Amino acid sequence: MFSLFYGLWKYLVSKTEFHVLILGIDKDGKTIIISLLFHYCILLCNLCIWFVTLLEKLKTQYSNLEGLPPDRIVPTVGVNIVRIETLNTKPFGLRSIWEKYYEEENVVIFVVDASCPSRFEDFKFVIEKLLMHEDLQGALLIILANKQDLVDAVSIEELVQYLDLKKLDERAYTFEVASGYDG
Ligand SMILES: Nc1nc2c(ncn2[C@@H]2O[C@H](COP(=O)(O)OP(=O)(O)OP(=O)(O)O)[C@@H](O)[C@H]2O)c(=O)[nH]1
Ligand SMILES: [Mg+2]
Repeated sequence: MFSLFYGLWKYLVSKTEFHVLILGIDKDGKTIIISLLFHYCILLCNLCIWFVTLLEKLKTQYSNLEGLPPDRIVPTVGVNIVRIETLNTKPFGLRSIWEKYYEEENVVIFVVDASCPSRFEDFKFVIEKLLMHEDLQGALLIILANKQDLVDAVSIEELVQYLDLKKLDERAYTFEVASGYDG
């Protein structure tokens, strides 16, 4: 009987944390993608959370009361909590601080500005280094070819050719297209 209640209690208080790290070189559209993901996560998480979030937003927008920030809206039981952390790493040299965040990641989303082939070499250099990192061996990798709304944006097939990432063969990965502008 004790183990039954203990199991139930554990189920009720358990949290599922899912770590997603979003990386890229500068001006790829990471911040816009994060805000989109945040929007969708909140919507998908749970209708109740969505409703509370909306109320908090309305509270902030239409009254003098400050609404709870979305990461402070805690569900009672059985839902995942979305916590978005952003890290601004402008100069090239600061990319080494990414490593601090590698350990816990389940998914790494690497955002690339698909409209700017002149920067693909830079991107390739960074992603190859990333792929070799031992802490990321188990993580699912998503390469997000962003800015598809621009006429210069290359397709996934072209990006794959440009990058020629041999190391990807042994990895769980997917290429996806995106546009931070049209969502
Ligand atoms: N056309 C277009 N522009 C985009 C898209 N995503 C981002 N941008 C623009 O690209 C610029 C950089 O976007 P951010 O989201 O700030 O990029 P970032 O990767 O966070 O940039 P840093 O923080 O400087 O590394 C901004 O001017 C955005 O408006 C997109 O999908 N399409
Ligand atoms: Mg940014």
